[in-house]
Amino acid sequence: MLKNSTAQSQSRLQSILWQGSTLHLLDQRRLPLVTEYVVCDTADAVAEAIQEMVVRGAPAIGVAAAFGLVLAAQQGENLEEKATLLKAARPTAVNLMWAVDTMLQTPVSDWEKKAFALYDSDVLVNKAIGEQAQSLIPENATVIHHCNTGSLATVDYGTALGVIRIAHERGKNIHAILDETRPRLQGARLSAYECQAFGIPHTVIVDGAAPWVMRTRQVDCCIVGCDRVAANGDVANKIGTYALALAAKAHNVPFYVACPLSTLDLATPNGEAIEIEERSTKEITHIQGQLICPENTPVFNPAFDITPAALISAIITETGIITPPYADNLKALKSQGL
Ligand SMILES: CSC[C@H]1O[C@H](OP(=O)(O)O)[C@H](O)[C@@H]1O
Repeated sequence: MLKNSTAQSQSRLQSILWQGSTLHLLDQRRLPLVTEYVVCDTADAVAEAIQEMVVRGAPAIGVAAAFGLVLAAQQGENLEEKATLLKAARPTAVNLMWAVDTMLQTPVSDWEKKAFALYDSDVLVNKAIGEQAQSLIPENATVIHHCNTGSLATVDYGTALGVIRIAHERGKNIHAILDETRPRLQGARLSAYECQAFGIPHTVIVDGAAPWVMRTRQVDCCIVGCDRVAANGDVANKIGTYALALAAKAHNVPFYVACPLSTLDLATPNGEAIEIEERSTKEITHIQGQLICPENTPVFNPAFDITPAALISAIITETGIITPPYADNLKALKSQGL
């Protein structure tokens, strides 16, 4: 189902490549040391690639799933069944469900065009998020970032890392402090890879160092991505985000969340109602296949956590900056049809 390919994209950071009857996904499990694409030729293969984190990042998995449905339609498969399979690949990022539902609301004959529309709009949305955020990023800013939210987590540009990239492109002399983000190390492996590619000054730290950095150095803000925003402003994001937000609060450092409107899930009342994905114990007990714990060590591996709205200074979307009280302001957004 999943075949490897060394197909080169126009940009070495292109996470998703549609080839008409196959979907090529940059294997993010192997970056930065190996650049290799996994070729998916069925919806099942795309679902497997999402679950295995070949492709990851809320917007990226949504777009990948959309093309997975195109494969299902091309092959005359049961579309409802494959939509359910794709949605179930990972439970926390609402963009996955949103993208699949958007496809299901589109005539099947237009599915390939719709998948491309989602692909293209993601880039425009991310650039708009980056623009909206610039008023919050000062010159010579030092910013702490968690996980990976850049071109690899989206179709291109990214959300929180896109804000940092645009600040850099604007000559703001921004410095990104990148949480390595155990256990999958998206920060150390992927965000560092992106910052090097774009020439963004950066420093990788272990997750536990972020509070000490805020205590001992000038940190202008923290900016993170997001997998789901509940109606009251609670945010699901990569595990470790809650701890970072607590430390930011303790040190009076602004804590920003960057996400597209498609990540706002007003049908979910609060963070407690968001399903938190739990992943395999091997992600913690092994590093690159090497056992690092005693055999049979008990492990708890939530892939996300919930940051309460009270710890969030602002939520930056492509249409503007949302500030507290989030419940009222998110409801107002919805009433505007956004
Ligand atoms: C731009 S959303 C990226 C979002 O997704 C990451 O999770 P994962 O690497 O498990 O897909 C993380 O929560 C990021 O903030």
